[in-house]
Amino acid sequence: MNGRTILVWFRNDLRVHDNEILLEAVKRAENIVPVYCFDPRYFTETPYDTQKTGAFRARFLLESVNGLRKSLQKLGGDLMIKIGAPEKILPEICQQYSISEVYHHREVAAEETEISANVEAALWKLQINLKHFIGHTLYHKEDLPFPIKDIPDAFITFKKKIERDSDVRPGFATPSEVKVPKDMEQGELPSLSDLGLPAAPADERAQYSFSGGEEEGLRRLTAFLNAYKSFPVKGNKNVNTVTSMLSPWLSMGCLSPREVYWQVKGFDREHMSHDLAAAIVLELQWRDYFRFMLKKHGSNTTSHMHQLSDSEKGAFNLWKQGKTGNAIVDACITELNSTGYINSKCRQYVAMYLVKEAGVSWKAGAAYFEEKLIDYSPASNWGNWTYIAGEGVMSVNRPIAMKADPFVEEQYIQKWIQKLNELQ
Ligand SMILES: Cc1cc2nc3c(=O)[nH]c(=O)nc-3n(C[C@H](O)[C@H](O)[C@H](O)COP(=O)(O)OP(=O)(O)OC[C@H]3O[C@@H](n4cnc5c(N)ncnc54)[C@H](O)[C@@H]3O)c2cc1C
Repeated sequence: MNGRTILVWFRNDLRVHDNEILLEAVKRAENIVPVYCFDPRYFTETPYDTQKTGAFRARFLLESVNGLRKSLQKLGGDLMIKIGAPEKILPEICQQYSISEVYHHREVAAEETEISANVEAALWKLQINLKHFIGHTLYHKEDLPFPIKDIPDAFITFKKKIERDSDVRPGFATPSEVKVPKDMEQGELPSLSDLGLPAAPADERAQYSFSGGEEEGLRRLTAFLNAYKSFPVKGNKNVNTVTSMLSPWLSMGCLSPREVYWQVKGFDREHMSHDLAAAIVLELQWRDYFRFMLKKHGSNTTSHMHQLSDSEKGAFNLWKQGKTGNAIVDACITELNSTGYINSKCRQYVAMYLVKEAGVSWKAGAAYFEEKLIDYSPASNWGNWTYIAGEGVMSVNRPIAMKADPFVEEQYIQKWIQKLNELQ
């Protein structure tokens, strides 16, 4: 063998399936050093007095990193876990293990790209190359029928063109073996309190209990597909309300969008239908679209701080506590605060209320979602918020699914706030 050691820097790609950086490193090096860094900058406060990462997402992240470690251990390897800034830590590891190259997946949002630029500069001083791969989207950037700068701003045009002229690539194989240096330091998984966060207990009212990690994500995908075996989707108008609840695993990269795509396509082939795949693929295309739009237009619209006025601060505080007096908004926020998750319709309700009724900048709402949502991802969060606010280059004609069934809504309100109010 060539005696090379490659460092694989995991970020939001916490899986061994369909992971090009891992497979390529295993092919090209004798040993690899897989590393995950808990970067303290992600555990600080934002200018909107919110946390960058709240306890629910942090718990999901800890489970996902632990899951990755287990997946690598099953292949004979391991994961090195560190706490600190990657631009400081990665060069140290490179020197310690005589690393020849570092592989990572390119990110798109400002903070993430700034960190990788810093890592690249620090490695450059050691004459070590940071090799960039593309691996977060369903459609590979290079397969798009247009350069990023010419991507249509209207989603429908984007969708039509990619469906006509691009294909989704097959996923990458999982390596059969992962070899790490014999003396590789493991590092301990931190606890929530090490990250300065309180416990994140499960709420018995939650519609689903999310646990992080690749195995859990794949299990959820299988369970979702199995549920549709006994619920024929062909011609069923309820297919419009299909919701896989896969977003937390997709956001942290425990699941690859291609894996979801090929499994859903396979399901539809087997069950002679195309409806389930159409419903899920549409949403995965929205996910891609928001990411490509962020790449095209940069973070300018999203990154400028908005100074909240006193009245905005007051309204924002009531909204965050679920005390606006609007029952459905308060119920949704209570669910969000208690579980770290609300469905798409609830997100639309609370976002519309904050921006249109309470007159608060969408940026404060987006910052709160960043703290609370276990599936937070910058492009999807900011893309959806700017759409709702009707602001910025990413405002698009997405039909909002706001129609509610009054009975279902009443039950939901009962579940999340009525009982609480009665108790109080
Ligand atoms: C204000 C606001 C903020 C949001 N912030 C986020 C966020 O930070 N992270 C996030 O993943 N989603 C975000 N969404 C989008 C959406 O609400 C969630 O992706 C969705 O609720 C996930 O449910 P699901 O997994 O059942 O989706 P499904 O309907 O089963 O769709 C499959 C996958 O497609 C993606 N997807 C679905 N809807 C959207 C959408 N509107 N935009 C982008 N991707 C989508 C998700 O990865 C999802 O898991 C936000 C929506 C709103 C209105």
